[in-house]
Amino acid sequence: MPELMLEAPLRRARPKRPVPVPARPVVDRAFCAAIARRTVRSLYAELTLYPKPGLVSLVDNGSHDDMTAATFMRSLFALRHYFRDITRAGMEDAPFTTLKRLGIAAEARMLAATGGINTHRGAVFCLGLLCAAIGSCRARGTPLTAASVRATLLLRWAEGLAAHTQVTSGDSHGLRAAQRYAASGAREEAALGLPSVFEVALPALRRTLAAGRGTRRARIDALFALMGHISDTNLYHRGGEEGALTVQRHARAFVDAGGTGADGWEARALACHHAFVAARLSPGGAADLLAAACLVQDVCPGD
Ligand SMILES: CC(C)(COP(=O)(O)OP(=O)(O)OC[C@H]1O[C@@H](n2cnc3c(N)ncnc32)[C@H](O[C@H]2O[C@H](COP(=O)(O)OP(=O)(O)OP(=O)(O)O)[C@@H](O)[C@H]2O)[C@@H]1O)[C@@H](O)C(=O)NCCC(=O)NCCS
Ligand SMILES: Nc1ncnc2[nH]cnc12
Repeated sequence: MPELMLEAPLRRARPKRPVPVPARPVVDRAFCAAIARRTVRSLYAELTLYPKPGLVSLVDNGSHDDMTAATFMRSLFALRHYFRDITRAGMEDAPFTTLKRLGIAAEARMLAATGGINTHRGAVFCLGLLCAAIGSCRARGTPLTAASVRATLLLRWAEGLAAHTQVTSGDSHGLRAAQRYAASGAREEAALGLPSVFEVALPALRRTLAAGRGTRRARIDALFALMGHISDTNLYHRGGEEGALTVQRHARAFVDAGGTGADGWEARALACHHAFVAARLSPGGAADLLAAACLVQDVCPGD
């Protein structure tokens, strides 16, 4: 795919007389489409990464018996317009209620495409928010850096995101994990401006890239850093507190041993995969946040 000039200035016809300031920011459709492509590409990068403990990849279905890589591909295809539309909503300075409405409609399309299987609910939420923040930066002429994307997310939608953490009605796995184990999950992660993406996964990704170990190992290191750090409600749902602690212990041991910089890393990652599959554990929240970090790295590679 040819690289898009993300920083290319907007082209405007030279006005013959003073033009009134537009009431709404100018929407750059090509930019929205490019961000949507990059978002889908980040999710595809997560899907194809291997070994990825307990998770679905092109090699096997990990801890899942109800979904395969093909289920994820159908989901990705169904979500491509959503990422374009939510980038555009961010450019148009839309309120949180609009982002939420787009997210709920996208979830419905995902479920229709997968026959009711939740492949990307966390991704619809987290990567959707990132797309909106990227769109908002672009509309305001703010340079696209990881820091500016995070700051925009917090400045623009903090109130709505905070209110979203107060929702207690409903019967999602995440809400049940929050009530039973005080697990924080996707809502709190977003309300804090995705700290696991910007402070954990992205630095891990960049450290491995800077050490010259390449993209695949960088993504593996970022995934293990996330698994060792986050409160993943999918793990609480499947394995209770013991399951969540097991994943953290394995992930931290991998990181402490030097991650992909240490000899034998691949065998250790594979052993971890087999242990999670045996226990039916699947760190789906970490997988979504890895894709989010890949998106930020792709859109803001230089800061
Ligand atoms: C805010 C919502 C995302 C709802 O969140 P809630 O916490 O109420 O619950 P869930 O329905 O459980 O969905 C949360 C998904 O978020 C992922 N996740 C988990 N922990 C974290 C974390 N710490 N940080 C970030 N993200 C996290 C996780 O997604 C992955 O796991 C999925 C599989 O989950 P699940 O269905 O529970 O499990 P299975 O093992 O498949 O179950 P069974 O086989 O037993 O049936 C996988 O798909 C990954 O995506 C959680 O699933 C949200 O729903 C919401 O408000 N949506 C509407 C608004 C919106 O999207 N707006 C967009 C912009 S504002
Ligand atoms: N590759 C994957 N396997 C299982 N659950 C996931 N959620 C997001 N990506 C996933």
